[in-house]
Amino acid sequence: MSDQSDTTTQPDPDTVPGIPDAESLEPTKRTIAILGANGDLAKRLLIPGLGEVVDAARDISLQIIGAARTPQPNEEWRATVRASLEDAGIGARTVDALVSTTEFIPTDASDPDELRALLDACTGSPILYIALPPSAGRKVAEALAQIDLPDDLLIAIEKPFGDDLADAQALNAALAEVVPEERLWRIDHFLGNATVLGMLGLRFGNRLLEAGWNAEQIEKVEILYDEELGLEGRAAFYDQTGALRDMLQSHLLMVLALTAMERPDAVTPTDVHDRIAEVLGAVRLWKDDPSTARRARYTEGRVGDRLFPSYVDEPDVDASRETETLAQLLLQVDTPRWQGVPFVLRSGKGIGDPRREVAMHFRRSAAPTGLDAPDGHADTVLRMSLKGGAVHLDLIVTGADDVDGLRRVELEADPGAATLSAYAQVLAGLLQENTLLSVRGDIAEQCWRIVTPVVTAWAAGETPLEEYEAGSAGPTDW
Ligand SMILES: O=P(O)(O)OC[C@H]1O[C@@H](O)[C@H](O)[C@@H](O)[C@@H]1O
Repeated sequence: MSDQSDTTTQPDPDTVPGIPDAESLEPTKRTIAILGANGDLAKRLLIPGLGEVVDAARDISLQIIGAARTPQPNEEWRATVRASLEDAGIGARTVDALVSTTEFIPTDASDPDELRALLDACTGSPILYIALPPSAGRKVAEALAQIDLPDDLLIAIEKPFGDDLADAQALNAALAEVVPEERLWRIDHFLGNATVLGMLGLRFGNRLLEAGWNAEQIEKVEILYDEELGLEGRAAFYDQTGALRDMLQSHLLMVLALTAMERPDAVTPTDVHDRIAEVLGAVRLWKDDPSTARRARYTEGRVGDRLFPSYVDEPDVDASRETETLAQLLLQVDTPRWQGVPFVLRSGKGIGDPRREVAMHFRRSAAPTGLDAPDGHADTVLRMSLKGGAVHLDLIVTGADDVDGLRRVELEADPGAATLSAYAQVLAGLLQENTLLSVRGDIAEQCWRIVTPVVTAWAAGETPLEEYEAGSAGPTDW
């Protein structure tokens, strides 16, 4: 539990969440070479995210190089970069600057000589951005280990970090041969989510909340990220990944870490990562029982005005793989702060009216008889939206005209929209060489350790794969 008497070491609410301020980015000349540049991620998230950072920083000088095995004419690549930036609403000046300097270099990412040539083509301080499937990351690292690398090289790698715990350990070991940890960014864009970052300020900037942030006051914690989106043409990635690996093993465990960790002395990468590693090290399945984890996939249904086919009828899906589109974990956090408190993590695709929030359910107060809460739930719920960042506090009050009748009212605090998207926030950290928003290697391994018993049980068919209609709220009896 934190030492509340020591106000000198409290994080300064003005600097929390401690993210790199885009305005203050040093005007370093950098080149980011993207391996896997022909993928959906580069076009949809990475290039727009870089555009956002450059747009906001103005003084940053960035060159983007696209790289992939299949050759692509420069003109075609430039048109792709332009469309990707313009679709994201990036300012014309930034679009022109980035398009005028970008080029495409065909590269076999497992060939040391071709990687050498790619790095030689970088006109600025090089960043090698690995946006490839997990199995390819290790091959890149092994190829890089065979060549002399520039001292100022930074490496970024997209999640999932490996396919399982052993693979993540092997990937980390291979990357450690190439660059030290402080020059390596494991990208998880949920760390750039305003709510996740804002957790430090909300928790530790309010004594009221800090005092109640424990098992004595909290009955249950829910971390939910349901989406209306379905497969969206991503079968090649998603059908081999599923909701557990895609969303819970990575993103939602990071949200849990920020929610449950102890107070860092300062908002520095080392302090924050140490607290994250410590709390994740204490996370286990509820009663160590893999059957507390549940899985399901959607069947045909209507989400808003879109008609979804059953997941198994989506293009390129292999029905025999039993890929789940919704996963739920029930976890315990074995620290003195959280003894006995269940943490529910859940994410599903094709959900109607989706909930995306962290909900802290406070224990019921012992209201005098006759002052019962209006429903069977805990008296007070603090809900932190993971889309938009608003915080809601559901309070129980006495009705104005009815002094013994209780009712629920909602207080809302909305910090307003962040300038940078979550993805861009993480990329800003990379361009500024601040690892605060990177997933440290030991943390990535902890995340795999936590889900491994579930992965094993599901692979052995020990947990039924249930079904829910697309557009519904998902299974309701869990
Ligand atoms: O809502 P956001 O910020 O796009 O994040 C959710 C996405 O996060 C990605 O990492 C997952 O691969 C997607 O499946 C998911 O839809």
